[in-house]
Amino acid sequence: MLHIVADANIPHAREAFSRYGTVTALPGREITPEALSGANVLLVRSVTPVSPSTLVGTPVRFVASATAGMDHVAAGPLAREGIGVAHAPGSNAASVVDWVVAALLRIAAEKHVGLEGKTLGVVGVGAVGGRLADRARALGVRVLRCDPPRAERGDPGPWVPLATLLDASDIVTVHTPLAREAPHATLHLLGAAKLGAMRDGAWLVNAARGPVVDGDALFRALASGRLGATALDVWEGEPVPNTSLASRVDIATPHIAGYAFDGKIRGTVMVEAALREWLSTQGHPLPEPWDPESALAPEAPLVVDAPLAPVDTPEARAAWLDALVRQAYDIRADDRRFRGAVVTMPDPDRRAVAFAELRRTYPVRREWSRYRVRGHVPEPLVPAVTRGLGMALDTPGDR
Ligand SMILES: NC(=O)c1ccc[n+]([C@@H]2O[C@H](COP(=O)([O-])OP(=O)(O)OC[C@H]3O[C@@H](n4cnc5c(N)ncnc54)[C@H](O)[C@@H]3O)[C@@H](O)[C@H]2O)c1
Ligand SMILES: O=C(O)[C@H](O)[C@H](O)COP(=O)(O)O
Repeated sequence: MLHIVADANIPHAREAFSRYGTVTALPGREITPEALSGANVLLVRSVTPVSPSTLVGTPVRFVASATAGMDHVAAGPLAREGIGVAHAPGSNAASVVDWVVAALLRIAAEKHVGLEGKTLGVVGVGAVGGRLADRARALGVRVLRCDPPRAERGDPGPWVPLATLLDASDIVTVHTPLAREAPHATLHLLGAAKLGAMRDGAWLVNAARGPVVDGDALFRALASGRLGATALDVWEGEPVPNTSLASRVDIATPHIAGYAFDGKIRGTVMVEAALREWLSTQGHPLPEPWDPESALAPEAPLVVDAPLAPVDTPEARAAWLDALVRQAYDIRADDRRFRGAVVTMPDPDRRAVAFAELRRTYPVRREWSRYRVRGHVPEPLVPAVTRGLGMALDTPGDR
């Protein structure tokens, strides 16, 4: 009989995994070596560091993280100890792209500017960055892509060096893993010099990992007024973000870019699939897999209404798209909750609790690809709505 310890923030973990053994759900930061004394399987999220030393003296033989990022799991050393390791690559990529597009449209609408014709520099072109590049092009944005590991592998370009991207981009967005070691270290990838190499007035987005951008250097760049706008979902020192930095950024959220419900459920499904694969190598009998459909079915059809507003200028079109997406996801509401509960909290311990609580109680948000747009979408905006936002249009018969 397996004993599975799972982060309580893995949705539907009990339903998905109790068919394989007993499940103990714990808050991620309470998964200590003592809590693992009887566990063979460990299912975590990003807040639980796992290495061979964490597992010394425990019977854990399989570790999976229901996340895209793996900087908290020492995958190589664990595998060398014969421990199965897995994660959920790409599970929440669509959710992060929705967050980035929501941030860009909100900033554009608040500044009364358009996005069309701007140059977006994407640093790290994997599951998130690749999708974002495609969707941004459909919004009329020019895209530059920087990904040295992919360029070195010979993946089809065009690729640009980071220096070129920083020099030529109106908006820079970071989607690399956090890697502390060469050959492609990303710790403080954007430090003072790189931030200084960005265009005056350029916008910066980080929904990857906090330490990929040097927070102190970013604070100084913002204080000097050099950058035009900043949107941050991730923070150095989580769960205790720097409040001085957070007060200066335009959009600030508590590491929830990947938290669309669909992406989190995909994480559960991918981890279950990995567990089944590992169990099959152990000759363990396999029950029927969990069916996520009933969890995923929305309570009511997911519909947004096409705004009745002019679309004759780039800024009007950005405002129109912003008014549309806010019906599905209001990024300002996440920003307000973060500022109200976390940024105003002077005591670091209570700030950490508030940060974790916002994440634990995150409201259900659905990926935009689940939405249908009701009403008339002006012809020039059809590619932006269908491919840029990923929403479906009403068929003419529905109108
Ligand atoms: N905020 C969130 O909720 C959230 C959600 C998902 C992922 N993430 C973070 O975003 C990261 C990216 O996610 P993903 O799913 O696209 O991962 P991915 O592995 O599919 O893509 C990462 C890409 O970055 C590239 N890369 C690595 N080092 C680089 C460097 N030095 N310069 C430029 N490119 C480099 C890789 O070659 C790869 O193509 C994850 O590792 C995770 O840390 C955050
Ligand atoms: O790497 C990821 O997948 C994301 O950063 C993920 O959304 C983090 O969420 P957490 O594991 O902290 O709940």
